[in-house]
Amino acid sequence: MSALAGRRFLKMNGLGNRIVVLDLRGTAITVSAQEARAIAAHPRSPFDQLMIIHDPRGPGADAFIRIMNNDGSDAGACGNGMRCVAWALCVDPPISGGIDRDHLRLETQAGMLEAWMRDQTRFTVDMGAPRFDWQDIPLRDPFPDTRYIELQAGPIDAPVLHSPSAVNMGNPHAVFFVDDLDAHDLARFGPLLENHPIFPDRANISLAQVLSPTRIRLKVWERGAGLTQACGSAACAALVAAARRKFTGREATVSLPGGDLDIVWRESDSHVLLTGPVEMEWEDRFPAGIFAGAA
Ligand SMILES: N[C@@H](CCC[C@H](N)C(=O)O)C(=O)O
Repeated sequence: MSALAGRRFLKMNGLGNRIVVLDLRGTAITVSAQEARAIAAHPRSPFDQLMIIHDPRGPGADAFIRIMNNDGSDAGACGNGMRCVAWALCVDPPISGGIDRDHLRLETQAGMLEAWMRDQTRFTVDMGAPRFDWQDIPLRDPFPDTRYIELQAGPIDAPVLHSPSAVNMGNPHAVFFVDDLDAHDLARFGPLLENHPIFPDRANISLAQVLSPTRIRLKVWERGAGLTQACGSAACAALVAAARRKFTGREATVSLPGGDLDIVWRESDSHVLLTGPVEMEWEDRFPAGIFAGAA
């Protein structure tokens, strides 16, 4: 039987980005890709990302957070999920242990992130500094200026959809700037671009429409999860890419189908700060039956 059977989890969302939070501190349990897919497929625990709280690995951290997509793959960053984890560690009594705090240091596969509670429904996450070198995104080919990359993808390589910016925000992103977000079928070409050979680690694919120097509309095809209502790291990548192309300044509201995120690309240390809501939906325990056949 899976060690996850009977374990408590929280079903939450960050702007409609479906998040399951699982606390595995004090255990040696490792969630397999098959178990993650089984959890995601069950109607009691549907998620875009599974955020797993583990014991910290280094000094000064409150916890190590493993991020899994619903296809079972791991990710280095998840802005919406980190706000949900921060809520759980600050507000949910079984997870917070009744400790009163409003600031956290959270390790991830991509490095240490900090998170702050604004009020009990709104959190800020310091997503760290974006990276732009083609090797860091990573890209297959050497592009000297990743504000503009070229990729060929057959019929989708239309004149209106070309030269995306590439950004690593702890995870790989390609941002296409378009005049009309609704004129493009992201569900059709998202999977092709996510798996394009130019992205050796695959990529999150965004369409961005700049409405003003302080407002961007965004739709995201997420690596490992498909079309979602919102993607926090993509909102950060879009603001950074827009600012690099001089479409916006270093602060903007990014409007996604699930709602708005406030993004600031701080001048002093180049860190990107993301602020937005969290919503607790329900708590439950994993039924043993869902793991039948999953190792
Ligand atoms: N929804 C997330 C991003 C989750 C990870 C992403 N799909 C990846 O594989 O890089 C967010 O809010 O940032």
